Amino acid sequence: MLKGEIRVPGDKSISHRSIMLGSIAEGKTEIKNFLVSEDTLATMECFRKMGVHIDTRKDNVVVEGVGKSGLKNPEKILYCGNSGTTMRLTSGILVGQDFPSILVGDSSLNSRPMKRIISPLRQMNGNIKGVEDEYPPLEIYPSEKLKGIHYKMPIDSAQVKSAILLASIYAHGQTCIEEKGFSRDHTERMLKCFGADICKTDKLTCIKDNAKLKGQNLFIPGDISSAAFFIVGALTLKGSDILIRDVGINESRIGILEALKEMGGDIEIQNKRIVNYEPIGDIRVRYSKLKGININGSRIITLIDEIPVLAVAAALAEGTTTIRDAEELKYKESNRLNAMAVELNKMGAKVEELEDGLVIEGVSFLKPATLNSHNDHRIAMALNIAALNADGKSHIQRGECVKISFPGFFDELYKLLI
Ligand SMILES: O=C(O)C1=C[C@@H](OP(=O)(O)O)[C@@H](O)[C@H](O)C1
Ligand SMILES: C=C(OP(=O)(O)O)C(=O)O
Repeated sequence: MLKGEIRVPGDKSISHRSIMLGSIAEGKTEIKNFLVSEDTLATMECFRKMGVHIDTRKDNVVVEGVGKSGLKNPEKILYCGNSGTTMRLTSGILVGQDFPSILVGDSSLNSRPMKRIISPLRQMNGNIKGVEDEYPPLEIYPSEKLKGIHYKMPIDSAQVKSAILLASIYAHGQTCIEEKGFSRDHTERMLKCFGADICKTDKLTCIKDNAKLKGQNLFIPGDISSAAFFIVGALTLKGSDILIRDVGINESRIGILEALKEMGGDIEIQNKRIVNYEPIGDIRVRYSKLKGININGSRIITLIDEIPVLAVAAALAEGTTTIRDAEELKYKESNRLNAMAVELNKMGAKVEELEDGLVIEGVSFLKPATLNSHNDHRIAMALNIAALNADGKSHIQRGECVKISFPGFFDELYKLLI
């Protein structure tokens, strides 16, 4: 069972954005509880290569902002590692620069789709190319002045929305983005915090051109996507009772809590407050008997990264859980629909893979197995929670990839395990 109190490291999405906005703001940005992980360090290195001085002491980071025209030609290729957020969001900033740049990723990132940012950035006059107009490396060249656009998002994606918002800082004229769903809005909140004139009404976000950004003191809330592994662990392991302190509970991210509550999960949010326009709270979770539910439509984007661990909860729930409209999971660090179906079935679960989701029939127990993380951090952590629920020792191959988003995952898990 899991018992006790922990904190999870800072939110990955917000940590990336704090380096990006801190770099192009005027003056110093001091960041507390920054997520030190491979993905966020990739963002930090990219901005260091563009001449930004960034000082780190554990999870305290100080960024000496160079102002929006102060970035320098990196001369070398910008390496984004495994991080889609680094590549897509940084491209939004790079299309506004007067120097050329090339962004490349690891083998996983180099096979992820980029047309989704190339198209809108080109509409803004950005000079950006990819292999077959789709894959990295991305080449970005100086262009004539960027222009603001009104963009109707064809898919729900915070990375695409954020790339456009960051480019808008360099554009002439207002930019408006119309979304179908409610993708995470950390870029909007942080832009507001740094002084941009940005407003949101329901599904429409508009930002005035020529945003002037001023360095800030930031506290990064704990990452709800990291907390989700312990939440599902506590719900499924008999006798568990845990408290996770200082977690980000932004409305666009709490789909996982709502889904697990609907499944019968005993989850309580305490001590709610707002820091830097971001809501934070403590999450209390107790072991619960779960039942299957249907999840689809606009709910998917609010729990997009939590679907692997949600599949673990569903595999142990009573009845059937059907997840649809989640095709985007095929284009993450691995094909997450396929990875979870294949790996959970090795443990005796009953998971059917669909084109856009999973059908999971709950079983009363999972059996130990040799499992593969598919070199995907979310799959590795989800399978660890599944393995704790099995009677016997499982082996998870390539489990070290947790360092992409949560290097201390095993330490925190052992703190809670009794
Ligand atoms: O904007 C972000 O920080 C993120 C947005 C999501 O991706 P999409 O925009 O592709 O949905 C999410 O899966 C990713 O982990 C982080
Ligand atoms: C999809 C993820 O990140 P990214 O797109 O930044 O690689 C993730 O962390 O689950």
